[in-house]
Amino acid sequence: MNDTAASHRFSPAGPLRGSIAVPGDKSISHRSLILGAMAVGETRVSGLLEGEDVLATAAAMRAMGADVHRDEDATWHVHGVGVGGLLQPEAAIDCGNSGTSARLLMGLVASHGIAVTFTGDASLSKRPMGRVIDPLSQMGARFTPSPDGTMPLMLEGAHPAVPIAYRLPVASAQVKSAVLLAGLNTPGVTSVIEPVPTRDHSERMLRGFGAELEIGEDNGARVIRLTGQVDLRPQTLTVPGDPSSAAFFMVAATLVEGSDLTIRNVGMNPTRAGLVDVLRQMGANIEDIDAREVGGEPVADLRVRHATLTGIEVDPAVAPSMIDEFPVLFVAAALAQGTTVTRGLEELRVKESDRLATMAAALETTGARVEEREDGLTIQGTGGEPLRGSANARVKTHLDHRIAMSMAVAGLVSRDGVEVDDTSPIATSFPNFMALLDEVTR
Ligand SMILES: O=C(O)C1=C[C@@H](OP(=O)(O)O)[C@@H](O)[C@H](O)C1
Ligand SMILES: C=C(OP(=O)(O)O)C(=O)O
Repeated sequence: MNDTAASHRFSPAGPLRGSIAVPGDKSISHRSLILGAMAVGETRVSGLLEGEDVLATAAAMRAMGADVHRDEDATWHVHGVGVGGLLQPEAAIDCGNSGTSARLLMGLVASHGIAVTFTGDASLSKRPMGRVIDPLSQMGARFTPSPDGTMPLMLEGAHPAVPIAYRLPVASAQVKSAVLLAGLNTPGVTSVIEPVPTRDHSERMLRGFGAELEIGEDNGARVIRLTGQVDLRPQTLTVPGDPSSAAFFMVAATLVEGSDLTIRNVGMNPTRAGLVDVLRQMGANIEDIDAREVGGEPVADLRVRHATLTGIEVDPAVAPSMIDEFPVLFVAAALAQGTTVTRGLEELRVKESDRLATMAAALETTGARVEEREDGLTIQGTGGEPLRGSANARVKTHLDHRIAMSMAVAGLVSRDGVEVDDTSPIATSFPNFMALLDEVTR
């Protein structure tokens, strides 16, 4: 561990009580800035997630010509350049830790006549970019990646780009969105065929901004067709709370005895809400209150009370709808009665860290019984007994915010606490996580 890393011991703590709101949805925040930058006129965004990942996207949009600023009321204002209007940035675009920034922005640049170098931190520089390089090269963009098809890479956009019909080889909303964003400035119809549905924020928001987008079905696959070179209209947006951030509090309140916590304004888009279903199947007590729609997305307040969980076999089909929630689900499984089996999770190996290997190692430091397989983990739960690891073991987070927050939750339900080597990545997606955790356990 380096000396600047912020290590922290998460100690066992009392019930979680009260009512909280989590920050804005990360996926929707990135897209608000990107689509705002593609519209001519002023887009206003309230509830934007002010985490490092989204701020990297904001800086990128500024570097390519949009005016992006925040006012004192935390409303963000984006004055866009219009479809086709991106300017040549003067320096490399640094995406930090954010896969979403990197892949979506590559899509956007791919159909503009500019050349952009994309860089990122040590974690992002290991993640596969071939998945966007393939379709965007078919559209005419030229890539010079690092030797393993990774970042840093240079991208020369194609102008005009060539429309394609692309069948997604991996269930990835980032790849789908990269192709659709490239399609915005491509003449004709760009299609994405999605055999396994993934989060649909790009489709919902593109429509909201006035893009010509049709969604159909072909042999059980979703087909999204976007007509390019149509002007986008600026919008006034409200970003709902991030279900992926609410997840840590849902699991913590479920596991800690005596908890009764309300999490307000949580995005409940069915392509994101898989964790709520899986926790309910395990016996969790999660009540939706006041289900409503905010900014074209379903939202609810969730009241979560302590419950005893039972291990289950998690249906691999739900994976895309809770892809970022598996690390914290593994913590829930470690406290459940009996065995939880997860499968079909190969994608977790190419996130900010290899989340199967990192979580297996992290949970083992807490004494949990975990078997790592190629496509998932099998976990024998304690039946509610606190985790009892070696008191001075330290969890390695490998620059992965979700590992740090999941193991913070594990600390609450451990005998001696859990020492996390580096909490600084939490700021990428949930800057006030530690403050909220203190507030609800006080
Ligand atoms: O499109 C998005 O906003 C995201 C898609 C998912 O990635 P993949 O597309 O790689 O599955 C998810 O893990 C990431 O946190 C955000
Ligand atoms: C995988 C994630 O994000 P990204 O791909 O944007 O780095 C995440 O937030 O869990």
